[in-house]
Amino acid sequence: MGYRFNDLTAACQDDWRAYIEHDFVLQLGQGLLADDAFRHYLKQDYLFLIHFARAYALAAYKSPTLADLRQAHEGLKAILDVELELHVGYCREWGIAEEQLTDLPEARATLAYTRYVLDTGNRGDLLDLHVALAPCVVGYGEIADWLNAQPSTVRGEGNPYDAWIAMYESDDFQAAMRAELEWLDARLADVTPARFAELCTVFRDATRLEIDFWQMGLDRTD
Ligand SMILES: Cc1ncc(C[n+]2csc(CCO)c2C)c(N)n1
Repeated sequence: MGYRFNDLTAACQDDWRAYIEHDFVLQLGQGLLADDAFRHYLKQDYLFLIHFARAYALAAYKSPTLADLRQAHEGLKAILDVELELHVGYCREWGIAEEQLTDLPEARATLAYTRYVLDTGNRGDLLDLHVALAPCVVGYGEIADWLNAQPSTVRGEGNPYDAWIAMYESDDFQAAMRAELEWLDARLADVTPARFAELCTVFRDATRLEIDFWQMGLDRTD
């Protein structure tokens, strides 16, 4: 007992590293990622964010306390008012119009990941749902840190993906990540070994689905 978030990543180190250090991420850091791979990723990520917003709405429904309810409400508002607005603007800069986004067919990797998160939240409790969301919320912050630690990463005007890295290293984003880590550490402190094993399965599954999401971008699969 007395688990922490780091115990989840430690329990699936290979999958976690494969996600953080994926070729999509490495090439993005080097500025060498094919731009149509990035566009494919950006378009599918629009759909991902919509379902992610639904997952926060589910978190509100699953909230046992007023504090949890407020936190879920803040998360939902942040996605609708900030993340999605930023994302649509970012897509526009990459030549993707908003109409193209609304008519988009959903790729299998997007379907699998987002519906897995929603199903986990439906079947389980608020902790299951947060653990299913954690590879997304915590992982992208760790990816920004990992990229900055790689000698091959190019920052500034020499890298067309610099703004993407900047978004996930920003103070606002890193603060949201720390808040999520604190919430998870507080909840994981009280779980039994059997419950921790269940949560590891959820965390590993969601991490593997993040890997598939990067791969979908690289392969432009639908
Ligand atoms: C496939 C995929 N996984 C993670 C993120 C990152 N992300 C999405 S919403 C959010 C913050 C929630 O408050 C973060 C970090 C993404 N964009 N796409």
